[in-house]
Amino acid sequence: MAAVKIDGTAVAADVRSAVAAAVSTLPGQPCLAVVLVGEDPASEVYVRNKVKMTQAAGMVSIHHRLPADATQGEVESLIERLNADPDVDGILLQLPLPKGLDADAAIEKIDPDKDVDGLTEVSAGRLSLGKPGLRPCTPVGSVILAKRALGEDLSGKHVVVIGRSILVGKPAALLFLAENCTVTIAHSRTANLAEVCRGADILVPAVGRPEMVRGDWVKPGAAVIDVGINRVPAPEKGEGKTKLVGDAHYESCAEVAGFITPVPGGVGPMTIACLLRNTVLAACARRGWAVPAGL
Ligand SMILES: Nc1nc(=O)c2c([nH]1)NC[C@@H]1CN(c3ccc(C(=O)N[C@@H](CCC(=O)O)C(=O)O)cc3)C=[N+]21
Repeated sequence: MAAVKIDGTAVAADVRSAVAAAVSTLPGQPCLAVVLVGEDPASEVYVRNKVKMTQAAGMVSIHHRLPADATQGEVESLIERLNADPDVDGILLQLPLPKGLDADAAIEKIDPDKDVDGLTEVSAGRLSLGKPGLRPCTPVGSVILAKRALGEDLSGKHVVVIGRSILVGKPAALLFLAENCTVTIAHSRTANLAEVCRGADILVPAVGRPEMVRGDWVKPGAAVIDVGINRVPAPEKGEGKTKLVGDAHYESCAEVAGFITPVPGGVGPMTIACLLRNTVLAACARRGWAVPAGL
């Protein structure tokens, strides 16, 4: 029995059209400010995509660039300017920052009500306390994909998140907990990792180790939501070529799982879709607009 593939590209497109439909009913246009420091080519592509998709959803996108040799003070004063700008609803500081800059300190300058990445201490505290706030995009995308696989009600499901990173593992665990799941956070020191994983109804590898999770770690019928995006050599495609793989070994996991997300085309595309959704949620909360149905 082969697993059903959960098509993250298609689900992300659904989320973006829901965002666009929601935006069209609002009394004004939400605005996302993207800050890119330096000239990392991967970041350039990523930021260009974000700007394009923000505009396609009917929102305003403003793009600020600072040179790679910008100082910490310059980055932080730009963020403060965007905090003070009443027209800006969301601020995204593209990571990583060039060497020498303190990303954590810069993130802390972002007004938590404009923190569409959900990365500030206040956002993390709100999530942890179960208070309203902006949630990190990749974990939200993972929950949405799990619901596409298993249905809206995830209560009582055993979720095993592999990885305890600030960006993904920890917030993903808290979001599944908020869905009334039973959550285990496994990590590099977990004893009997394969056995722990075999207990999962929803397995969420988020460690950045290419193809670490094998089919015999998966409970038959489980949903594998693969958060890892790893670029690895692909000599079969030619010398020097690379390809993207997840943290799960797709073929062997797909033989056992009930549902599985591919890489690429799984959780990755959901991240940007959820960023757009967060921009709308931030705009509604800041401006006192009702959140449109369907978000
Ligand atoms: N402040 C901030 N927030 C972020 O969310 C953030 C960031 N900085 N810096 C960079 C990372 C990376 N990231 C990705 C999002 C989508 C894909 C994605 O859609 N990937 C495609 C594959 C793309 C390809 O082919 O290279 C996929 O998985 O199908 C990948 C990576 C968000 N990041």
